[in-house]
Amino acid sequence: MVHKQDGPIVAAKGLTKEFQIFKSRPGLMGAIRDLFNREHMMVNAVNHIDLLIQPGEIVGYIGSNGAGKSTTIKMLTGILMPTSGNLSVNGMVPYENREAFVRTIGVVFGQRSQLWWDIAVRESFELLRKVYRVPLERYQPHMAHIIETLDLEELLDKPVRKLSLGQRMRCELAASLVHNPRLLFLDEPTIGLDVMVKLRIREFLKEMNEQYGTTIMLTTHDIGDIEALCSRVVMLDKGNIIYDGTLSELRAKWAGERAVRVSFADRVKMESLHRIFVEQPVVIQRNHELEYEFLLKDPSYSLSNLMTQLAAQFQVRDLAMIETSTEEIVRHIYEGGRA
Ligand SMILES: Nc1ncnc2c1ncn2[C@@H]1O[C@H](COP(=O)(O)OP(=O)(O)OP(=O)(O)O)[C@@H](O)[C@H]1O
Repeated sequence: MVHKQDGPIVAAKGLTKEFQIFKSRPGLMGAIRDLFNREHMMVNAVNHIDLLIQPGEIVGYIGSNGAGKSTTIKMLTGILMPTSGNLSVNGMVPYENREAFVRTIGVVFGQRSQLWWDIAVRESFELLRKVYRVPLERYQPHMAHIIETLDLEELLDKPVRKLSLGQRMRCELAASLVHNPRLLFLDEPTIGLDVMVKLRIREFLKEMNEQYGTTIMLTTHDIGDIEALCSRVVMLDKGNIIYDGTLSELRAKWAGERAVRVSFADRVKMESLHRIFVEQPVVIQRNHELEYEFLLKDPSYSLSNLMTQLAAQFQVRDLAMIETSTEEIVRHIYEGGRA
């Protein structure tokens, strides 16, 4: 069954979550004073974010530790109530109409399990079928397909506690799809898994998306997940969205800064290079006295400008453009808090 919905799957406007954090005063006296009157401060874990997700999108929700990703997902899944802002998910307010709402979403939180530890995987699926009130005639072909694609047949009669992490994650994914939800939230779905299981899970998610039109929002620290799956990346920093667009646009923006590695025939001092480039948009880094890296920060300053200036004073032996990996780009952005 292909999911159909007009209008956005997720519509958040000015979505905000504030937490009150209690401060501890130092020393014994401080602890005693805290008993009677604790000082507190407010933290904006998610700060007025606007987010529209359309049916069928696969969105990577990324950001460094503490950026506010889990808090957003908790609001979108109805676990947390926003402090302010408007929120509609699958046409409902997530924290209001819980029972009807959870039937339209699937959730996989890396650390938390929705399977019953001591019973066989098959029984867990069956229990979930009952919880979600999925008719048998719809459940059977749907689950058979999922079991085959995720290669779960051999695991079905084992209790969950006997499964390896990779096996359990595959079962968690299957469990989140028992009711074939139109929206799937995944929090770090491939963390700690070996390469083969990662690839299988990515393939599976793509297939669900293509076959049923399942909309997927995933948080991940694994850029491989984003490269393989996400048509769109939303990046969060200190509760604010700092980038919303495609991964290739992000790469292109960053590629505006080009880096080149230059080897010289003779020793070159950093001061001499600084003197040449004192007025140019070039950042210089020394690898050793025969090799330097130059980061060209302004597109109007070309590589041939750089070479002309260098060759006028030094004998250049070799030069190579430095490729920037997506991972490096994202790390830079995390560190700098900008995109
Ligand atoms: N229940 C809470 N009470 C107080 N502060 C909280 C609570 N939950 C989260 N925070 C704070 O809100 C901010 C955002 O946390 P959140 O867990 O959403 O980040 P995250 O992006 O999911 O991080 P990670 O990648 O580490 O999971 C952090 O500063 C965190 O300390």
